[in-house]
Amino acid sequence: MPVTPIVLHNEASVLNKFQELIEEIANESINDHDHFYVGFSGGSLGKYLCQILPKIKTDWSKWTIFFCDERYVDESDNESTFGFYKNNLIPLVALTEQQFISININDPIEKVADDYEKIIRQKFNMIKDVPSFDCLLLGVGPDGHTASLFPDHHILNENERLITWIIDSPKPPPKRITMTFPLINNAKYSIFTVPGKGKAEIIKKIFEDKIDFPAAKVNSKKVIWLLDQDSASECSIKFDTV
Ligand SMILES: O=C(O)[C@H](O)[C@@H](O)[C@H](O)[C@H](O)COP(=O)(O)O
Repeated sequence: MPVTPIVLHNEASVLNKFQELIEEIANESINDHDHFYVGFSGGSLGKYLCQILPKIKTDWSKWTIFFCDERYVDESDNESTFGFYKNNLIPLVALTEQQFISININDPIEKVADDYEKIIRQKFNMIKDVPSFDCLLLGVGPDGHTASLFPDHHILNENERLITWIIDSPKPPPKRITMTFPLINNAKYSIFTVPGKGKAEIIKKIFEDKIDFPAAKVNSKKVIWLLDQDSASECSIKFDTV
């Protein structure tokens, strides 16, 4: 079950806290091992990161950005998560395209997933053990999915592969690759950034009804949920607002 969420007043204060946490974790990682290996998700997280990353102070050259999940579409497609960050974030911060580990959709999706896992293992220099990402940035869908780990999907039980694929995503587009729980749950930090009324129902189901959605199964070494009063509004449990 997830930890106690941090509830802030509104989206602006959620994003301020998110900015603080990313700056702190990134610089802690860089000071400790001279790089910051982070996983980005798609969806509204992209909008949040474009707002806050230009404000943080860090050595961008030490960042490598992987995808917690990525849609199996060309980067020119509006649905491409890498395409979104390439067009909207790179112009705002000193990151290069090469610092993003993107996918090659000229290959079959199975090979894309295998190759992505190989690249992760190479970057971490870990052929056998499960790499530990410095930080994964996650969202939660209204159905309780995170990354491309959807409820009742067989890949939730994947315990060997670090990266797998689906061809029947309930959230379009249907074909995606995704990190699996063995990889997600070995990360040092996972941060869910979930402001807004639109997520109040799923937040209640996760934190009050304690329904074991995929997002609730994220059990990285430290899991942080950033909510605001709107997204926490359906919960009768009154969390301390900071
Ligand atoms: O590529 C994706 O679709 C995302 O990785 C996905 O897991 C997202 O994080 C959730 O669907 C929440 O998205 P919203 O915050 O936009 O609802």
